[in-house]
Amino acid sequence: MADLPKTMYDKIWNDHIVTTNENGLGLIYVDRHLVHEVSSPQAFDGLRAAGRTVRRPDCTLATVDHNVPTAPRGARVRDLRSLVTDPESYAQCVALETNVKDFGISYFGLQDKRQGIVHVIGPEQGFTLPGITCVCGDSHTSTHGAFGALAFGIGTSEVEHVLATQTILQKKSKNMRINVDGELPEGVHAKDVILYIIQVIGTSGGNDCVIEYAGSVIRGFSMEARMSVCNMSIEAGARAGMVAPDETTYAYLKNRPLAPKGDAWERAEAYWRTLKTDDGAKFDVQVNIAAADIAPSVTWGTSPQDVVPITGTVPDPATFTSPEVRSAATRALEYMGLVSGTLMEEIAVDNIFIGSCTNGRIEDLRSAAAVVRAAGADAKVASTVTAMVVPGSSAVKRKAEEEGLDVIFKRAGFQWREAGCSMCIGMNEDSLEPGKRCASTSNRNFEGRQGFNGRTHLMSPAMAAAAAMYGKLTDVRRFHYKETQSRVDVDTPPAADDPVAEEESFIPSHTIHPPPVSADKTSPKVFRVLKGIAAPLYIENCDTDMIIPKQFLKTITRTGLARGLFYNLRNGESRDFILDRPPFDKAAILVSTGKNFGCGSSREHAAWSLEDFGIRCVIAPSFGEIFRNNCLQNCLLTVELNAETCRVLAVDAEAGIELTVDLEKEEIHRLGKPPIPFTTDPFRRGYLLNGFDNIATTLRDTDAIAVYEGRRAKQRSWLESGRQKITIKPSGGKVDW
Ligand SMILES: CC(C)[C@H](C(=O)O)[C@@H](O)C(=O)O
Ligand code: SF4
Repeated sequence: MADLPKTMYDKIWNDHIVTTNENGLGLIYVDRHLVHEVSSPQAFDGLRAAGRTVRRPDCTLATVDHNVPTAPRGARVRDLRSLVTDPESYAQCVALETNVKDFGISYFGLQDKRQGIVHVIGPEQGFTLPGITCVCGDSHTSTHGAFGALAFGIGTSEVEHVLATQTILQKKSKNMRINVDGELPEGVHAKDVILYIIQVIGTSGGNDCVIEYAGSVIRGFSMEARMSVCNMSIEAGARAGMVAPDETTYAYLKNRPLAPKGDAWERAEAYWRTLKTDDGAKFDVQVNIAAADIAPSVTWGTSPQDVVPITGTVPDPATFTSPEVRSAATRALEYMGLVSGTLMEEIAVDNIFIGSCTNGRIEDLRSAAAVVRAAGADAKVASTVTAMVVPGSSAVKRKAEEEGLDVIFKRAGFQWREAGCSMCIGMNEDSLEPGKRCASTSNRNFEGRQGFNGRTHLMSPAMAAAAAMYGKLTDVRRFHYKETQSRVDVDTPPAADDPVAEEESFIPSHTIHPPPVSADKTSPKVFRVLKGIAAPLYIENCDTDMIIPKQFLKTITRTGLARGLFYNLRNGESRDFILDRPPFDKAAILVSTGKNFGCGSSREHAAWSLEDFGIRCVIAPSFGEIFRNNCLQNCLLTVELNAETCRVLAVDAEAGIELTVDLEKEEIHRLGKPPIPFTTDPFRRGYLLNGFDNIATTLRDTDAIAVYEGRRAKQRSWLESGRQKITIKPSGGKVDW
């Protein structure tokens, strides 16, 4: 039978299948694995405990980004201790330095001129390529899909699985295409496009889908703009986002340090040109967006879908149809300290943050600088704001300084910082003070995201620069600015010397080996029948920052995280959070009436904190996909029921009625009431009922993995870097920022 037309996602998926298990899940080979300090300590520790090694160090690249301070570093840094003063951040950074040394992983550390946010350095160095599968213990791995790659975030247990086997077990997602066509109006940038898309389809609109972005607008975008769009696919609930590779992609990648060279490039490009979706290929979902409908936008609430044009006003919750959305909007306005009907341009801001893996690249800084320049050579940021520009990588910082962008920012009163995640997550010294309002180019505006009780408005770099000059949310069209389109020739990467040649780095002043994994991690747990108190939760889109905020992610173990569970809600003014009230302080089950439970980041800490509290089952209308996988990895059962049934169960729970969740019969029992049936996909059900070490199970397929690697080495040899890892030289060498 003639081959059916395929989507780009179908093609990359098919090219990476090692085996398919009895439940139809694919064991997918991982071409590129990016690692950072937050989601990896426990994974490496798990390898150590099991006496395992990293299967493909040459396909693995680590950097440090979440914990690093971004204050100007000026004089040389002798060692981590002199730079990272927070003890937990220091321990996490040292754990990574120890792990890359022990397991032979290439590493862009703080002394390396290529250090930066993991999703900025991968593309910048040519580590990210079209046609690859790319994973990282980070939800914004979707960024790399901009190159026509299948790139997605995973949890720490899956990081361990990939390190040990170079594969990951995946259920194939549906195909979704979003076409954006027409001419973008003045002042509209890639960030406005993705915010508009999220507003249209909602934060769960992409659930169970991989999105291909297409249409004339996407085709006309630079690689940086495509990365901004793909980056926030996770905020639309999608598994991944992709843009078909084209001349723009090839021009961006050519001569990047880790990109293939010479005839390897020729062969690679020939393959890449076959990836685009076939005419007639079937998409399960199609969305058509008219560019003319998009305006320079900002968010007003605490979800990335809460978007309005800058010319709009703060919405009235009463105008929303669904009761859940009405209550979420009311909660959001209260948190944000906003009044319905207020003009967005009347809202004063305290902080400006330009940076993050969404908008911290050279093109983003050029865009912001163009607005600042248009304000006039003597113009200064408003006296009421603190404004910071944080390059996404050290290479971006150097490129911006070569172009004099730092001079424009500093002259106007912006702080010019070093590379890191910075105030996007506030897991370092750059966090937003309680009650302060920030115009931010990052990707999440969840409650407490940038700092406890901080208030975040998402927007493009140009809009953030405009807000800086006026001291309030501002329509960037008030500035007549001309952006210099990012030209590939000026955006060349750092010196094209072999990036994995012996690189100055430094050995931590002392090596911290995380405490050995507690024994129970090695003996897999099972889930069969659970009887216990259920706690009701009435929160829409309960995100992972709400489940466990950033300060608890600094741990290098998996235990003791109940103290961080719903921390902000349990330490706010109200202090009567459901889990602090008997009998719910002994809850074993959580019943959420809100959909998309666990949306947001890939922090497995969310599952660890629930488990540490004693919760072994969460019932909700729907779940964030990475969160659902993280629960499975920790033997927590997630049960999806329709919203009405969840509401009924919440009322029962409110009355303190115990529930019995029987996975064997797939029924929920309540005293004196008919059982409620549920379904769990057969793989998850088997996994939970029998409990098995998924790495040990996969390692039974080692032969199949080796056969796949042999085929891959022949068919896509450009992916075989063939390099062993760098040898990290003792510290004390020349430091080149
Ligand atoms: C720390 C990491 C697990 C997390 C993520 O997965 O996204 C972080 O990058 C974030 O943005 O919240
Ligand atoms: S979203 Fe923020 S915290 Fe997460 S990787 Fe990107 S810059 Fe870092």
